[in-house]
Amino acid sequence: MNTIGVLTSGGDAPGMNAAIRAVVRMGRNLGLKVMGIRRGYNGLINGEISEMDRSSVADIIQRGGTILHTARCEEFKTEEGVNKAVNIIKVFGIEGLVVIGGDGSFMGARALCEKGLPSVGVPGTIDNDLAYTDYTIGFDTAINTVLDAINKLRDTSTSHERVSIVEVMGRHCGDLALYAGIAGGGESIIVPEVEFNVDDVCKTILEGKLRGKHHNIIIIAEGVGHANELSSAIKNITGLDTRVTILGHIQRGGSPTAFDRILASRLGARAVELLYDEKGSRVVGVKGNDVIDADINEALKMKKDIDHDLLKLARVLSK
Ligand SMILES: Nc1ncnc2c1ncn2[C@@H]1O[C@H](COP(=O)(O)OP(=O)(O)OP(=O)(O)O)[C@@H](O)[C@H]1O
Ligand SMILES: O=P(O)(O)OC[C@H]1O[C@](O)(CO)[C@@H](O)[C@@H]1O
Repeated sequence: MNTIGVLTSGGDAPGMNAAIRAVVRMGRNLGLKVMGIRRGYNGLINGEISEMDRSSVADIIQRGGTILHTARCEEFKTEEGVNKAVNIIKVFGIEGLVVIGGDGSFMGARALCEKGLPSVGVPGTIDNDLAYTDYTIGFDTAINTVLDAINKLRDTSTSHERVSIVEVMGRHCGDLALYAGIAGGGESIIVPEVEFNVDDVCKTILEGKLRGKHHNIIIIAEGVGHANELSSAIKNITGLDTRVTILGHIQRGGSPTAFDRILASRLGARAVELLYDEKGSRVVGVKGNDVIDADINEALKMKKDIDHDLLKLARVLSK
């Protein structure tokens, strides 16, 4: 293998730049030519591709977002779109591809593997919704962003003795809500994986009030939806004043934490090593403190569940 490509796809995540840097520098270290593809799979279809050298990734390890830009590309979900990309890949002499993104992006990588292009997926998404890896790049930074917001909301919740409902990202996966909830001492954590009952939430609030609590933080994942309806219901049932904060895309930005930078550096480098060793159709991840790789099909088949023990612990500790 002489030439590899790298792209970022799906939602951006802090640490994607550190991963690109690792891909480029490990690639160069192994004597490979590294091509940067801009705007995700759109760039593969449109030929937005140019060579990256060591200095093109200087001064980016600390930056959020992705210097290659990212996109959600509907055309690439079609056979025609993938075929167009395959033709462009040939024009640029790309023999292997590193895809940094979430599960959708990995499906795109799998489509390219099926067309004969060895591709390796690097998990980059704040959702932490990939079952085969303990953590995805960007998740840790996003937790810390949510935590900063919770700390501030707790101040004003206490002053006004209000219930503060905080909606965090996570379409199908409650990890961000759970981890930020544990770290922020949230009173209730509501995730898409587990059904919730408004009466239980209100009971927790009222019991806390009886024990002399002045604040109440409820963290809800966006996948559950209806944060405003929940707020109204809590107000009606408990008689307490409520406020909703939807954190939104703030969670996707910011300088990556040390954890995310190190994870991105390790996973980006391993992805290149796999391609160099002629191992395509793989994804890289972390289990415990070990970098692992897995078959892309197997990884995509695995179903992610919430950590029920952690959820139970959160309930015990918030009482
Ligand atoms: N089944 C598929 N076949 C080919 N390409 C796909 C497929 N699913 C998704 N993609 C490509 O991957 C892109 C990113 O997917 P998606 O929008 O689901 O984000 P993601 O990678 O899951 O990231 P995030 O979790 O941050 O949203 C899509 O816009 C599309 O270009
Ligand atoms: O960039 P968009 O399309 O607004 O994506 C939002 C979605 O992306 C994610 O942040 C994942 O990156 C989800 O949690 C969220 O629902």
